[in-house]
Amino acid sequence: MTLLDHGPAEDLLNNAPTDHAKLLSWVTEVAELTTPDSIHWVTGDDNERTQLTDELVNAGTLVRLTKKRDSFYAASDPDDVARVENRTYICSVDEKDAGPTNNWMAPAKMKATMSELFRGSMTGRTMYVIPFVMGHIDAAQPMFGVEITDSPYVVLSMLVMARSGTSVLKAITATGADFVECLHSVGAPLQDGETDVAWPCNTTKYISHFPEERSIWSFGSGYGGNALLGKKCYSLRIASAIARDEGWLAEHMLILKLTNPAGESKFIAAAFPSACGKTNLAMIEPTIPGWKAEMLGDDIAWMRFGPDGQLYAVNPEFGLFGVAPGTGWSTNPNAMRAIEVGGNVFTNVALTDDGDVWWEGMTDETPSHLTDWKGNDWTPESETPAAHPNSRFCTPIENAPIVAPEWNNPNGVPISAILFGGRRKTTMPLVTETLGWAHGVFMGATLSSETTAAATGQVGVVRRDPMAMLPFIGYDAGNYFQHWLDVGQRDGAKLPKIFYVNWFRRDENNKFLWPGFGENSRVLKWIVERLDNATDAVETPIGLVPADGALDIDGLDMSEEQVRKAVAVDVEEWNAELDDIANWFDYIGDTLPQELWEQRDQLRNRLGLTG
Ligand SMILES: Nc1nc2c(ncn2[C@@H]2O[C@H](COP(=O)(O)OP(=O)(O)OP(=O)(O)O)[C@@H](O)[C@H]2O)c(=O)[nH]1
Ligand SMILES: O=C([O-])CC(=O)C(=O)O
Ligand SMILES: [Mn+2]
Repeated sequence: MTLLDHGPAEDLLNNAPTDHAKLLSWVTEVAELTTPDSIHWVTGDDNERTQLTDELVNAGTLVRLTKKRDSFYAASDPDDVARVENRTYICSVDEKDAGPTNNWMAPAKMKATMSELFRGSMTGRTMYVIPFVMGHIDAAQPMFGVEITDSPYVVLSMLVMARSGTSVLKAITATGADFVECLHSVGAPLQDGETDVAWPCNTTKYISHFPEERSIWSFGSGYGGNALLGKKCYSLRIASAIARDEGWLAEHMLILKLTNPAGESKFIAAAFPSACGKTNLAMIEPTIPGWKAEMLGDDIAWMRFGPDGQLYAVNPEFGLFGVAPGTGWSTNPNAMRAIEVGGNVFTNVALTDDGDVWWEGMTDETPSHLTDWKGNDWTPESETPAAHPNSRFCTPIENAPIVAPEWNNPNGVPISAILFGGRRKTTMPLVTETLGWAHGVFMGATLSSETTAAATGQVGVVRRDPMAMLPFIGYDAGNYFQHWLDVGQRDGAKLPKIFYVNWFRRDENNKFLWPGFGENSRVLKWIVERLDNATDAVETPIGLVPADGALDIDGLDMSEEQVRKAVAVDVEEWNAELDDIANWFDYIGDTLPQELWEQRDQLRNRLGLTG
């Protein structure tokens, strides 16, 4: 029996809310392969939300919270809690184009393998069709996508994270626009009479990208970046390949607006690896008097050159998908205010007895009883955390009280400074100003960080994470570095200054050398003052760091001596770092731009080292 003989096809052909030929034929083809019971075109309206959430509550996937307006709690399968980097593939036609940092399989082979997985995978389920746009619908070049999924949890989350629904479908239909095909299934068909589980998923997982045809196939996971395909898959992996072809940058960066006491504003973008402080910095509440910070984005920035030669950044997303643990009234009060507004989906946090959520670091006081993310009773004596370390809050960006008025500007905002940073106990100073674009690209290309719970695998191991994009570069890493260098060579470019920061350096007692969070505003102040040469810096072999007294520590319980420790450059540590950088460059191989090897040589000379 083909789909044309039963319900969904009739629905599809008779009631489809579009006559977009490519969309209709793709939806038909997927429905025939995956055999869903019905097809639902996602509208994004209130009735639909009520229906979806009621259904998910009945199925046991969601718990409705009594303490937060229109908000829900979900607990995933304990084996489906983070991005699966070892199951993530860039299926370029030529293996070389995926480069050494990506898993690769030939597109035809991957499609053959995954087609067998998708065959019948939506049996017993509804197939949802979600039209969405990353970035503004009125952008000069709107970046459309359509996600097909059998997960209503994904639908609910996509409606928060991306501009989605009827208005987008109308725009795609009216203009006949092309779109990125995003195919997703949790891979858990329901046979006749079989009851569903709360979090359907499959032990076999594939997150596959086809950069030449600009499509995404994801199977087996319902979680975050594996399943909300507009986010990392489209806006970073596929978009980075588009950006290379078109001369712009698709980056893993927050965007924030900083205004000084004189009322002058600057826009800053910053790339830190997953769970290394983007959301926190994007939502910063400055501790220094007279300074104001506002957020435009917390995870992804698309930067294109404007007619004036400046790089303009937009946040392609519509919501925040933030790490819950460590987010509290003392560390990130703006995030706490945002979730109080409502419309949230929380995943893998803990549940309080009165129908609210809790996680480690939210409050100073720990509740005496909770239900942990695995559904077990939890008390402060319990040996495991109440919330999974990669538990998340998913919240509309407009909930944030500090969202900048420009955040929704289709043309974006001009970026004056780019920050790279990672989580390093040693070696990397609190802040360094790089010596120019090529040196900044070198510092970005050699960015290093200790691994976190945001991806499955070992936590706390130092790895190179270039531009915080290691798991997200959709093509060969050496070519990606060359693209960054080329951006710097563009005629008439007025480039942002590049800085490197590290909030995570520790002293000999393993204590953080810098208080972090709101106090990072002091570092931001030094950075924007450097843009106007309004504060002092001293040269070190690795770049410029704050001169004595230049970093504003007024009111901080910290001595100049401690600041010197936080910004110190230790030649021994850098000697080891240089070896590691050489290994990293060798690993990238032939496509590593010669200019970056030269940057390494120059650094070695400045350090007075040989070899
Ligand atoms: N010590 C210290 N910890 C920080 C600082 N900023 C953030 N963190 C911690 O780092 C963790 C992750 O922070 P986030 O801001 O959520 O990281 P992110 O980069 O947005 O992570 P993804 O959403 O996974 O990309 C949280 O546990 C924070 O508490 C800081 O300035 N100092
Ligand atoms: O993609 C995800 O699952 C969550 C996220 O933002 C990250 O890991 O960087
Ligand atoms: Mn984040």
